[in-house]
Amino acid sequence: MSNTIWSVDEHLDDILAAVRPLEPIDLQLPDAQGCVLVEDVTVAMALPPFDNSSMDGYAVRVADVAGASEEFPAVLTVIGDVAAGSDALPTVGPGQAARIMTGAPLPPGAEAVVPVEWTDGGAGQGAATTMRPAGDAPEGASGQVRVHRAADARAHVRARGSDVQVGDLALRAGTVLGPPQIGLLAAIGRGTVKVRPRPRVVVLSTGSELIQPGEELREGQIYDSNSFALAAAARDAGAIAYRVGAVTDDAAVLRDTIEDQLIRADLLVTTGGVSVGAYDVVKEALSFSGDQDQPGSGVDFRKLKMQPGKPQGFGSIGPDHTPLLALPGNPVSSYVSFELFVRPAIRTLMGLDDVHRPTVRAVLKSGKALSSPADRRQFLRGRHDADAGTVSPVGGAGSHLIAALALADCLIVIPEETTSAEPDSEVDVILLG
Ligand SMILES: Nc1nc2c(c(=O)[nH]1)N[C@H]1C(S)=C(S)[C@@H](COP(=O)(O)OP(=O)(O)OC[C@H]3O[C@@H](n4cnc5c(N)ncnc54)[C@H](O)[C@@H]3O)O[C@H]1N2
Ligand code: MOO
Repeated sequence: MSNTIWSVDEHLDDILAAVRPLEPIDLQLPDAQGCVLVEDVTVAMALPPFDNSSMDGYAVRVADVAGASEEFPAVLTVIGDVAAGSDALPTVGPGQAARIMTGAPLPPGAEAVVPVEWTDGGAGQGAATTMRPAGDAPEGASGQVRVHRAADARAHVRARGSDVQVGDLALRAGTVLGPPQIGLLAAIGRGTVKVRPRPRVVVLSTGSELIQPGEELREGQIYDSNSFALAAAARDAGAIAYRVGAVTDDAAVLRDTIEDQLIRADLLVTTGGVSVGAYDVVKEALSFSGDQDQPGSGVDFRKLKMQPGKPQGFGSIGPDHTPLLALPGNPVSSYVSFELFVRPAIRTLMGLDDVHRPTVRAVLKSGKALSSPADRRQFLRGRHDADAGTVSPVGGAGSHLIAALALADCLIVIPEETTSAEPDSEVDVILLG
């Protein structure tokens, strides 16, 4: 690690300059959720594909129901049922009606649909409120129906192409596929789409003191929480996350483990082992991992003007130059580092435009001034009140305070030049969503 101290922005710029969006692939629709579309999708079929009824009722000819009223109903002969999905359609002639269901194709000859509530439903009594089920009352598909109201041409008919027409642009390249977009693709019959895939992110924690939750702790041991938090954060950012449980503080074991993981990684994230201790093996294992013939490969370890999160590593590893971010081990440091550096990297790999968390200004509500180290950008945990436009600190600045982090919904940013943030002053707040 050199003695140069880098700014948060320089480090982030270096990361984002090195990370490229993943190559697009064809994915099945359910797997494409949250991904960025890389093709313009044009519509190969009209929606709706055919004229169809928007109501359960009777398909009629306009002239047959002209002037109809409850007192003087139009009496029509029911020639059959048209259910959604029907393909053999009866032709509706003068004086005839076909019973029709919502979504069913408008049969030839018919010009409008009258809802069942405008008729006697074929029962010969007053206005119907519902159709009788075809199974219980098959006679409903025949006999007579009394229509109590007139209908204009095309009433309750959803026209072919009234949603989209053949050749229309359904979705533009660059669209992020959320549920409605997935729905549209399915509606126009697309089973697969070309998108940038979710990055596969392997999260490794390091430290001989770490035990998996659920197991028994011995003296001096703690539970590995970082790999769980970071894998969850990676998933939350849009990645497919693989969590590798704690690797012991042995540089050779760590190198082997990382090399084994390369096969399934678009991005590697380690936590712990990056400071100046005698057992800080990530640095030891990765500092000299660059291929001499490959410019830009290898992992660079730096100190940043940042608290928490001062020691950081970034570079690439393996034959495919897989990007690797080495985060510090303190739980809050690793999480804050993830938010600032790994999340934007994941979102860049996904090809998203918007890679950063939203930042807002808020008035600091605190019983006392908050002290912050000189020449460090400090990220304190806070709770943001959007209605009041205020933010309050949660817990102290210590990078081991996991419980306070779990209560926070934002990070309060105290700039490098500020050593004391006064109550009621305005601060930047990163919303964690
Ligand atoms: N002499 C110095 N000591 C330290 C410096 C320094 O500049 N000079 N920097 C401090 C800062 S700042 C940080 S941050 C930490 C970073 O240390 P490492 O990245 O080497 O992390 P470790 O030493 O492995 O662990 C630190 C701390 O976090 C706990 N930890 C680690 N991994 C996990 C995990 N997966 N789950 C839960 N907790 C974890 C670990 O037990 C330690 O308590 O270095 C400072 N020291
Ligand atoms: O700068 Mo280290 O990340 O607290 O605590």
